[in-house]
Amino acid sequence: MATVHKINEDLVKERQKCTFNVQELTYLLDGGEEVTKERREFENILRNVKELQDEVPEVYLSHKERYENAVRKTCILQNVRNDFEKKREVLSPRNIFRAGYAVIKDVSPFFLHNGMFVPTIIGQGTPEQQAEWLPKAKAMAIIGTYAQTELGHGTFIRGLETTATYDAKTEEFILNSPKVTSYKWWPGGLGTTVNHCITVAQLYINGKKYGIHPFIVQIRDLETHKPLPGIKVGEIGPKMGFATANNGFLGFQNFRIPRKNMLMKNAQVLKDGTFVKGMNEKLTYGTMVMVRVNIVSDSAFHTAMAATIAVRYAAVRHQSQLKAKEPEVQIIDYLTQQHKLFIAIATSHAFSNTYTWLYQAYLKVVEDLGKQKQDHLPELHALSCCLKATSSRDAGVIVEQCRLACGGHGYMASSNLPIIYGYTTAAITYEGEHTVLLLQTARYLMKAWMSALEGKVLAPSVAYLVDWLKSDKQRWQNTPEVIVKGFQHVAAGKIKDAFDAIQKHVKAGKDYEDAWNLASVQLIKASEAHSRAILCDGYLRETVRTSSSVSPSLAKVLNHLVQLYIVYWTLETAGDLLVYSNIGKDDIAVLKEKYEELLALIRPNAVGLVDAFDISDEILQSTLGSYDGRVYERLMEEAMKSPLNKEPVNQSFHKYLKPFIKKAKL
Ligand SMILES: CCCCCCCCCCCCCCCCC/C=C/C(=O)SCCNC(=O)CCNC(=O)[C@H](O)C(C)(C)COP(=O)(O)OP(=O)(O)OC[C@H]1O[C@@H](n2cnc3c(N)ncnc32)[C@H](O)[C@@H]1OP(=O)(O)O
Ligand SMILES: Cc1cc2nc3c(=O)[nH]c(=O)nc-3n(C[C@H](O)[C@H](O)[C@H](O)COP(=O)(O)OP(=O)(O)OC[C@H]3O[C@@H](n4cnc5c(N)ncnc54)[C@H](O)[C@@H]3O)c2cc1C
Repeated sequence: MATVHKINEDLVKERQKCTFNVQELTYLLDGGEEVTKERREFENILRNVKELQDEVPEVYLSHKERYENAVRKTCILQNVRNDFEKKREVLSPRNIFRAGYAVIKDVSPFFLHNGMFVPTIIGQGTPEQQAEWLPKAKAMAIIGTYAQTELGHGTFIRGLETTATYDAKTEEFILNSPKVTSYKWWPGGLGTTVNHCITVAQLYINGKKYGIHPFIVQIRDLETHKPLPGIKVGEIGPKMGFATANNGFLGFQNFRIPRKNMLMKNAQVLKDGTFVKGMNEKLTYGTMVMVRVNIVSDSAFHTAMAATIAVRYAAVRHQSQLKAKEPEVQIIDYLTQQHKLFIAIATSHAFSNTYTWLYQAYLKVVEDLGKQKQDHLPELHALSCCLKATSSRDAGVIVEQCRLACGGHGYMASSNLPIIYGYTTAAITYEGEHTVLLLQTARYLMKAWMSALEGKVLAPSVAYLVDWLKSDKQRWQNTPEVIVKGFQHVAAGKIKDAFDAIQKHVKAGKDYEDAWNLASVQLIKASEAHSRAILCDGYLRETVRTSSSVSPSLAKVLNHLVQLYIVYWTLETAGDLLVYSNIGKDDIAVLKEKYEELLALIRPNAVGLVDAFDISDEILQSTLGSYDGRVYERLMEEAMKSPLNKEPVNQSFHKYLKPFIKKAKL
């Protein structure tokens, strides 16, 4: 039987101070009591699977052993999930992703299967294609990934070099990788795990190029797992993080696949080689839109993990005296520490709230597309790009801030903060590089600005441009609603400046594309300001909406958090607000005080707030952040697992050190 340890006294006291019902907040964050119960039940089952407990911490395994262990455990996880779903309902995708962290310390080699392979079959396949591949993929009789990026191109996907040439005689596509730069590079699980992949390739029919399209390709034998003839596949080697994601490379040499393997929900190739254009060629990029939306949720979760670790640690850790002769204080009582940590909690809430409405907007566009309507697609694309970019970037900054807030111990692998950072920082690059996505949104914003100038009706997310043009800046008040308007004014002002800069360069004789490049620093700043306005506006709206349906004590805390988020960003971007809104220097002084008041109001609830994220110790994997707060004991226990502590004298002493010392003495 597992030993039950006493909970750290500081944490006990912190939990007693909490002014709201933690469970109520957990239900709210999960999306309902039922979802929480399902999640807890599943996590509890996993907790009791003996084979999932690591005898040796993963960090001490070799690259190969670590991967093999990850495959072993993911297979067990999948079996447990199948059994669970046979008896009960199908687990929600968010719950299954979350439980995955309890099993795989890093990133699962099957990550892309559920994250992109299955969704692409759903989003890009015809009903017949879905009927053929979905049941097998969902049951994991076939395992796949999403192979788009190549050595030569990741961002500019129109420049991909893998070719799929149609042969009408045999009704097949012939896949080729003509150059080293055309090799697929990066897809998760591709290295040695998957047997199928979605390959994005340039379509050629009778010598004519028809752009990039997705093809479902079997790359390994289902029995032997050997690469099929014409396939060159392998793993790309160690990275900054993603140690067990098994990212791979892939090349094709005259590799044939049947015509039906081109995913044809959008464009089609008929038997005779006739190409039928889809409603909109950008629908081929649909999986990326979906994943970008999901990354906002992932960013919320990683921020919550880091906040949980750092807040609990800050409650347990005592260091230095505030006043002479008094005991050393809990580091959470330093205002600078609260400044580092409470924004982490609020940011996670901001992203969760944003994900809630963004996901609904995504579902609405999918529904519309089913009816051949695509009016809201450009707005969704622009939103998903800037919100993915901002949420992943903020999450990276916050996780690092939480690590720093844990001092030296935050640098220990056993704190789990390094792995969480490796993950969040990767998300800034994958699924559309940060700057590139901000520029996609800027493209939309320039068009929106033009439409606003022409007096047209704008989509809801940019409607503030019309208001800004119509009215002069409204009188400043230090209320969340007016501050959000202030962020919209900053965005509108920066959008106008970027637009004017482009016009100026064009007037000076530059091509539009060169003018765009010359204005691109201003364009990304405009996009960032737009993101912040959207995040603050959405977070405030959602909080107001939910506040009426929760208990008054919880509503109060949610209100403190959203205010903290808005005031934090006001102070961070005070320079911009001074330039573009009616805020005055005196208002900034008032808001600085307000910020300090909010830190004080949140302080007694800090531990309760991170407890409400309800991230189990198995998922947190952190010596610093466990529920019981046994920080020092756990650090020591983990250190004792080091293989270097298994013998009193390491062999290197006899082999190298002893002769070296002897020589040095002479
Ligand atoms: C169901 C609930 C689930 C909950 C789960 C919760 C948590 C789970 C989290 C799970 C997360 C899973 C993560 C898994 C992924 C991890 C691994 C990573 C994988 C990858 O990285 S895959 C590869 C991704 N690659 C990219 O993102 C490439 C980036 N490049 C591009 O997207 C494009 O090339 C481009 C956008 C930069 C430019 O394209 P292009 O040159 O063709 O286009 P233009 O710039 O010329 O624009 C032309 C017009 O098209 C519009 N456009 C562009 N893209 C889209 C789009 N996607 N949709 C709609 N419209 C689009 C432009 O806006 C232009 O329009 P305009 O009107 O002409 O201005
Ligand atoms: C951990 C991880 C997992 C991944 N998993 C997958 C996967 O499963 N499947 C898959 O297909 N891919 C995957 N990728 C690849 C990923 O999608 C690409 O790396 C990403 O889209 C960026 O493309 P790139 O590497 O070509 O960067 P580049 O485009 O070469 O970027 C380099 C620099 O150039 C700048 N730049 C490029 N174009 C422009 C422009 N138009 N304007 C201004 N600046 C520009 C960028 O801002 C950046 O600073 C993964 C990547 C990582 C890191």
